[in-house]
Amino acid sequence: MSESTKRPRRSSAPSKYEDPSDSEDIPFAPVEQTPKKQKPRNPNAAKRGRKPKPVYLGAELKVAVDAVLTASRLCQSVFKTLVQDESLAKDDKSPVTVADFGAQTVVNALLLKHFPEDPIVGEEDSEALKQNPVLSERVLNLVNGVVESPITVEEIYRHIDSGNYAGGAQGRFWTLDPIDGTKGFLRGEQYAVCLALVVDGKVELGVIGCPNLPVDLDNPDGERGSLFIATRGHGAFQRTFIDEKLSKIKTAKVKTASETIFCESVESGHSSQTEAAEIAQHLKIAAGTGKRMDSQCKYGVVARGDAGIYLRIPTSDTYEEKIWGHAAGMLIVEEAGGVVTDVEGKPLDFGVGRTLKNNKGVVAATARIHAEVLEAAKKVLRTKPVNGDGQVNGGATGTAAVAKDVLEAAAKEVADAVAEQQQQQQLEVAAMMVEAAVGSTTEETIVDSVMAEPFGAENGGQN
Ligand SMILES: Nc1ncnc2c1ncn2[C@@H]1O[C@H](COP(=O)(O)O)[C@@H](OP(=O)(O)O)[C@H]1O
Ligand SMILES: [Mg+2]
Repeated sequence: MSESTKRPRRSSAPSKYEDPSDSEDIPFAPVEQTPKKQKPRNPNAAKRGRKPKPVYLGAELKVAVDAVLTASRLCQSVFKTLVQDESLAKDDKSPVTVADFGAQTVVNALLLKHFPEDPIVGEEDSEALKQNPVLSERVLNLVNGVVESPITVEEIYRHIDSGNYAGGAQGRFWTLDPIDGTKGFLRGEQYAVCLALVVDGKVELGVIGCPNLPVDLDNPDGERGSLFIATRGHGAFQRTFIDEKLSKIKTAKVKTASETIFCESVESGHSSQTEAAEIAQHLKIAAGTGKRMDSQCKYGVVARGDAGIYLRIPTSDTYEEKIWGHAAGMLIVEEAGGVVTDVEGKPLDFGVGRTLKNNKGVVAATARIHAEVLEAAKKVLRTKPVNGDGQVNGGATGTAAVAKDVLEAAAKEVADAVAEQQQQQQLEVAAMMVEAAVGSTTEETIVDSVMAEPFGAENGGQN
């Protein structure tokens, strides 16, 4: 890529693994830009045998892209055959599926192979999986379907648990969300495989694979599978899952927030939709134009200008965002010309451990309108001071707003649980009927046959 002089150069901590010969085959250059006038090349330069400049973090980039694409494809294949009971509930009640475990295994295995000294801060651990031999076997088959040489179930646990690094401000480490937006994945909607490299507390490289995100949002029925890539100081790019050609991306060209739309979480328990609507109203953004979308796909759509703003408004004073949920996305938006802070205007701090404990929520926007958006967010949230019960925004309107979000989230959880229970009852009845008719059968056989088709396909489904 062109070595722009305006952008900051590489971080002070150089890559130990940078290998120009390795990285030369990465076509990391904007290929769809309008060609700029260039000085005629000195024909003698090639004769003098000048080597092309090495791509910044070229070796890391190559491995990261490969890892994210492999994991994304594994998730796609799981979705097509996911059967009931292939997800578990974590301690915080959030779901984790065989695809989360499989994706973390393949990414960590690739990172350990190429960069054995780099620690990893990954979302999942193997504790719950170890208690479930059936799911372990499924993850084993999935992983062995995509890796070069077969591995054992013990190695799977070891690879998953290599993501247990504590993070911090010194040295370099990777951070991985094997599936960001697991709820979106289960619904057949948006989710993302997100990988970033952090050096001395700063994000230097980010790659996000969004298997269900249309390459062009204006053509929602067109090709799906968008990959976003950025390295610090070298711009942000998009490519498809199939075509390696990179297109440089830029945030929306808008002068005021009223000219654009915002995006937010589908889950009202993850971000206050009520307060985001109030902020949008302050900004004179047309009501009802907000895009709800799971995962760091939101950073991708802001980076490529489909939306001008991403709002993540805390619903609780105690929740700490995870570094793997924002590192790659933040860099991609910044490199595309955006600004990312928390709701108080502080930069996101990736050097304090596994969580963003110094930050609250996220405000990401095109650079030109970020200050305006932040001002509106502060105005709305200032009227809702923090109270002592762990909930933010406990002012007169704030209590009602947050209570509404929390109630909505709780109602959704109950509806999901009821649907799951109904399905289980139907399966039991079906099993009894089949047993009566043909002698004997097992519930699993019914589950397998019922769930062989991708559920959620009516929602847009998977490629
Ligand atoms: N109370 C809460 N507030 C904010 N984020 C939350 C949350 N509970 C869970 N999350 C995070 O929200 C992520 C999904 O974000 P989004 O709503 O934008 O799709 C989850 O990632 P996982 O799906 O990796 O668990 C999880 O990390
Ligand atoms: Mg996740």
